[in-house]
Amino acid sequence: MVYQPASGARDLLPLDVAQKHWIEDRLQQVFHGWGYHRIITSTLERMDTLMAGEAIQRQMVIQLQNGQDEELGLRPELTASIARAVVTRMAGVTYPKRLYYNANVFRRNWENKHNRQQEFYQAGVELLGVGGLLANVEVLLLVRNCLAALGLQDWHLILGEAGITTSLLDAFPVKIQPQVRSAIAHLDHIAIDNLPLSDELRHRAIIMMDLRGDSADVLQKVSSLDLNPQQQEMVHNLKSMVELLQSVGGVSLILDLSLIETIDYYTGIVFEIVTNNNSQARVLGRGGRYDRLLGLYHPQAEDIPGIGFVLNIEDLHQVLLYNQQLPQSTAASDWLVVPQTAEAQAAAFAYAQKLRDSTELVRVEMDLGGKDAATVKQYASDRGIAQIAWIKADGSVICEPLV
Ligand SMILES: N[C@@H](Cc1c[nH]c[nH+]1)C(=O)O
Repeated sequence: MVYQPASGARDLLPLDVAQKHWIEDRLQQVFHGWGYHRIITSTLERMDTLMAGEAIQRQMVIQLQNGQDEELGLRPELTASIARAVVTRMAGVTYPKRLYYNANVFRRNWENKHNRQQEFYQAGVELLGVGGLLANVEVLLLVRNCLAALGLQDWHLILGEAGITTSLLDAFPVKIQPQVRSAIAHLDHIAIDNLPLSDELRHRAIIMMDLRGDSADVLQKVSSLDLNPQQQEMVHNLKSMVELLQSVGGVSLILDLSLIETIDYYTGIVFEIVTNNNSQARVLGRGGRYDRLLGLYHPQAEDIPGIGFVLNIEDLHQVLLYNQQLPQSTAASDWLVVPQTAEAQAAAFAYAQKLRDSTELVRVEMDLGGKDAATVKQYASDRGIAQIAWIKADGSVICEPLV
């Protein structure tokens, strides 16, 4: 028998956990500061919930057998579960609803890369029940605050608009739309050259790949395409949002109307939070607007708008490790309580408890016997313990500070 974690699974040891908490606590304070409340949904969901129509590919989900005929899976993300919970479990909610989460997700390693991670931690928010400019800007400013709370400066936002991108793709023949979409998403010029397209459509595809960069330039380029009134309105709304965001400041923006996310429930803005860590671009999180997702779960199929984002805790962890910001050790105990004889044991437990009952957190360890006084002291100083309380047989206490 080999006692190893399953392939792609990971154990977090106490120092990893302390560092993860450092990140999560800071994010949680920001979420609270903006009036968001935590929601916890089930790790296990029915497959049809997880797949959110066709938005999430089946191959992304780790599926489970449960004896009954229900198809179940481990959540690969939380937005779909939250959409389900809100419309089915929170009857009569008043909107806007501001929710956050901090949870593990699982993604199947379908490319079969050896030992590729399959369990991840995410912290994120969903702002439900409001569409429009202010909600979008709130969520993007919340991203900015989260990164500031973690002390991260070197990051930028790649901002797309799924509504505009999808609508521009509508000009292409339905049969080859998926290939055009994928070629644009991967900036694959060769694929575009090889698709059966008219010169005009080929030109359009090439312009679409080029809709990335400084926001004013991109907005100008997209406006030069032959847009219908609805597209013009979407471009106008995007421009207003970019302007508001820029006048508030603090978010460095790259507009990218070729940005297409793998998860396909987005209907409005989409974005990725990217950092240049060690000259390597790393996506720290992503999100966007999904105005037709809640309707999938709603008993009367009522559409309720939503927008949110997620931050990948592992990626934040890696970047912060590099910046030397995280705690470098687990917390040492404040006290070691040592019964000096068998008769002193009850008094030692009582004294340790008295120390712990303080209003502030006091970390108190019991010495569990079997060591002489010199070894006890060595142990305490090796672990950075501040004080030893020696308990005598008559219950009296001698305190010895070590530092
Ligand atoms: N759930 C998405 C991120 C997101 C949150 N809200 C909107 N989008 C993901 O895991 O990629």
